[in-house]
Amino acid sequence: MDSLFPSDDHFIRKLFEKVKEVCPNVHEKIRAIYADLNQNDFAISKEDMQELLSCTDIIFHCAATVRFDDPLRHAVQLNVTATQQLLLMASQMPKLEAFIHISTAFSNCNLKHIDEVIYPCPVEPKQLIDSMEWLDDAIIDEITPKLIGDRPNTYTYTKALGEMVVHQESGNLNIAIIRPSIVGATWQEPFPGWVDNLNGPNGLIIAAGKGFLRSIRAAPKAVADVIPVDTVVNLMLAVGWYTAVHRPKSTLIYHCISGNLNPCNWGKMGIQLLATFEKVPFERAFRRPNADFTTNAITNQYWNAVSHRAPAIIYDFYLRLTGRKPRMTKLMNRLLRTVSMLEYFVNRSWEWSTYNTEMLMAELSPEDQRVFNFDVRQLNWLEYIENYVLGVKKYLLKEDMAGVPEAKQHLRRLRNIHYLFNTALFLIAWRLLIARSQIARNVWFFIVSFCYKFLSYFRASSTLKV
Ligand SMILES: CCCCCCCCCCCCCCCC(=O)SCCNC(=O)CCNC(=O)[C@H](O)C(C)(C)COP(=O)(O)OP(=O)(O)OC[C@H]1O[C@@H](n2cnc3c(N)ncnc32)[C@H](O)[C@@H]1OP(=O)(O)O
Ligand SMILES: NC(=O)C1=CN([C@@H]2O[C@H](COP(=O)(O)OP(=O)(O)OC[C@H]3O[C@@H](n4cnc5c(N)ncnc54)[C@H](OP(=O)(O)O)[C@@H]3O)[C@@H](O)[C@H]2O)C=CC1
Repeated sequence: MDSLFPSDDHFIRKLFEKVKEVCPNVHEKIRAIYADLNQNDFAISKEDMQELLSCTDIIFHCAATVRFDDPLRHAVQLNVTATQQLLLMASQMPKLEAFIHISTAFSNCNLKHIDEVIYPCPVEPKQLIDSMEWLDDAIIDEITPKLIGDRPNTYTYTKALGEMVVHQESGNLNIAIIRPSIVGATWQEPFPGWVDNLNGPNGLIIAAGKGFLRSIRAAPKAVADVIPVDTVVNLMLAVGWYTAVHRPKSTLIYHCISGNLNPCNWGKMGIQLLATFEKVPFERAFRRPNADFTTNAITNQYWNAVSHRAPAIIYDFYLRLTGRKPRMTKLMNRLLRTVSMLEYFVNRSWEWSTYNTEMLMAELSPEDQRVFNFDVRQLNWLEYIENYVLGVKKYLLKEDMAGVPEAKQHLRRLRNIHYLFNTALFLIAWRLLIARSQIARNVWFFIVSFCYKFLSYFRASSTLKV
């Protein structure tokens, strides 16, 4: 129980301050129990299971693997088989009022327009679950690309199968599915900018702010469908209420997205990120932050070589020279691998319909609309992105605002090194060119004599005036 509100972490304490203010005995209302989705009956103890079965009145099923590169067997186990088992458990809960399943807006990312419906899967989830029992890992790895088809990874594929399982095995349960898009830092609750993992944009914001990631293959005009995590939580609570109280006849699906109500694109996001990095830089940046977007694969390869790999190699060379262990090339390769996995999502736009989400908003009283606010039309992106960066700095990097002047000074030093390096590089290249090419020599002679004549004329005319 205490582990839910640990007192040793200052930031976690701050996160729960508001709820403790409103409800001082909140810790008495929450009990954490151990569960592992990889195990039979989730390895829940007998006593806990009994209590769960007899007392549960609402389930929010969020647990999942969100890794894009998970082997299919593991992703199926966590996102499909475990969902099936949880539904079975839920069917034995006499008091259960609602089962809220958290999926992702990208479960059907192979489509451009996505409605609030469950789309058929190319494979029957039950057949896939069965085949995982007897297929060995090597064969599963081999058939994975064929199975996932035009989806980019095992995550989106297994989340789609998870939805199908929910649809097929809902029985008499009162079910709803929520599909959030890219979950970002908090917008308002309990305070702006809270963030606690490296998923989605978070890791890339660190990489960009620290100057490791300076360009990305992304369409600047593509919609950056980021949705604040508190909006998702508010919608979950409202859906829980509506599903339990109104008991809709069919399973309702709610898209929790920002794009069709208040769109922001990656270009605008990049500009605002850079503006905030300028104001509140991250400490000890590797290079000055930059955010170039290109949609061209060859240009991207070029920038990866020039802007990412070359500086890493040079830095490693410097580390070697100073007797330290080189590490930047390895780090850069991992970062570029991560970026390549996220690229699919920053080069496309999707349209999600939001009839059910809008219907639910209209069903809430004005007071509930305020308390459980999930209306992203009120979101000011510039303010949100600024708070997001501040949150990443504070809660993920654990950097203090007192370090900002030093961080700015460091960026100025990096800028001077950058200018010095580029000038030296230009002079060396030019010197080599002059040594090898008559045309270059003629151009050089022309420039030098032109400058000389210009200076002589300038000096002569200023002497005349005196
Ligand atoms: C110019 C800039 C503009 C900004 C522009 C933003 C665009 C942003 C688009 C997002 C679009 C998502 C859209 C999906 C929306 C869903 O539906 S939700 C699901 C979200 N899921 C995720 O985001 C999970 C993605 N992550 C992964 O799958 C795995 O972490 C990876 C990427 C395969 C890396 O795996 P790995 O190499 O085995 O290791 P892992 O332990 O996970 O992490 C390795 C290193 O990468 C770092 N790392 C992990 N994740 C990230 C990350 N996202 N970024 C950077 N570093 C990361 C770790 O810190 C670690 O560093 P080291 O400690 O080694 O130094
Ligand atoms: N992040 C995003 O952008 C989006 C996320 N989603 C969905 O939201 C949900 C939460 O994702 P998010 O918070 O981002 O990801 P996290 O990885 O932070 O959360 C996943 C949760 O699943 C639990 N979990 C993972 N493996 C097991 C296991 N074997 N047994 C028991 N519990 C397990 C984790 O528990 P523990 O903390 O103990 O490891 C954690 O609470 C997921 O269903 C995801 O698909 C949907 C759209 C976008």
